Amino acid sequence: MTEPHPGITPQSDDEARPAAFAEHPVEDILDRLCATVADYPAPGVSFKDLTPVFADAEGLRAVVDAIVEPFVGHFDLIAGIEARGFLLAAAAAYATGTGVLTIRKAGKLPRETYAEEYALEYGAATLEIHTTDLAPGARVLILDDVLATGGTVGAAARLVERCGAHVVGIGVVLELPALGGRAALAGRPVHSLQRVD
Ligand SMILES: O=P(O)(O)OC[C@H]1O[C@H](OP(=O)(O)OP(=O)(O)O)[C@H](O)[C@@H]1O
Ligand SMILES: Nc1ncnc2[nH]cnc12
Repeated sequence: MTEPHPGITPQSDDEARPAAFAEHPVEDILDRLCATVADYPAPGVSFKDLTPVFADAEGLRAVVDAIVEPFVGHFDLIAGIEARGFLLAAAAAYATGTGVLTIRKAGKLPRETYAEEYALEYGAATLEIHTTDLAPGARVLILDDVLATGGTVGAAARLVERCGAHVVGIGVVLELPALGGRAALAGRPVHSLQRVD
C-alpha cells in the first residue's frame, strides 16, 4: 500500500471511523478475484477486470474501506468516474456519510458542463462535470478502479478544479506502474491498494 500524501493524516482512532470500517486482507482478495484479460479491448492490452471483486461481498467491502482510509476526515464529497468509479464512489460515500459527485463520459450529463479531453492506454475520450454540482472550496476525493496512464483521473482532477474545488486525493484499487500514471498526476496524492504489472 502506498504512503498517504504528507498533507493527509491517516486515521488511527477506530472511533473516528464510520461503522462500516473493518480490517480485510485486501491484497489477498485482489489476487484471488481480479481477472486479467489478454488483448482486451485492443491487441497488446492486458486488461484488469475488477468486476468479480465488486460482485463479492467481502471484496467490495474490503476495497471500499481500504481506498478511503488515508483520507477519512479530509473530504466533503467523493467523485466517481464513469463507469467503474461510480461503484466505488457511491459505496464509499455511503460508508463515510458524504455525497457522491458524478463525472461522466461526454454527452451524458443534462445541464451545463465543463469538459476535459484525455488520452488513455487504448484511445482518447472526454469527461464532463456539471458546472454547478460542486461548491467552490469543497474538498473532493476522486475514486476510480484502475490507474494506468493517469489520463482519466487527471482529467477528472482538472474538472474538479475548474469548479473551484480542491482535489484532496485520488484513490484507485489497482495501479499499473508501467504506464506512468502516478508521475503524470504531477504530485497529486494517490493511494492505490495494489500495484500490478
Ligand atoms: O489511467 P488511464 O490510462 O486513464 O486508464 C484508467 C481508466 O481506464 C478504464 O476506464 P475506461 O476508459 O476503459 O472506461 P469504462 O470505465 O467506461 O470502461 C478504467 O476504469 C479507468 O477509468
Ligand atoms: N490495462 C487496463 N486494465 C483495466 N483498465 C485499464 N484502463 C487503462 N488500461 C487498463
